[in-house]
Amino acid sequence: MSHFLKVKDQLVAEFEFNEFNSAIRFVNQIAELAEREHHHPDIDIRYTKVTVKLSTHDAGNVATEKDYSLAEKIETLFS
Ligand SMILES: C[C@H](O)[C@H](O)[C@H]1CNC2=NC(N)=NC(=O)C2=N1
Repeated sequence: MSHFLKVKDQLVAEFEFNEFNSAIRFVNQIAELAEREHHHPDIDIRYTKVTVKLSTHDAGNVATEKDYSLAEKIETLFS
């Protein structure tokens, strides 16, 4: 079960944590993944809530196969 939903042209997910440090660790893992994949999400951190938005800028900010693939991998980092 994925947290990601298609909102307009983007894949958007909210991840909730028990504490700020866990949210930051998760974001750092996403950052490493993004560098490996050469694909970079928009990330918003609000205390224990992390919002991840995926779209392909080079394709005009729409969700492409790269975004669906990254969404799956981000999901495995959370579980
Ligand atoms: C050259 C480089 O791979 C591209 O500019 C990448 C980098 N990361 C990227 N990330 C996202 N989300 N969309 C892109 O189009 C994109 N382009």
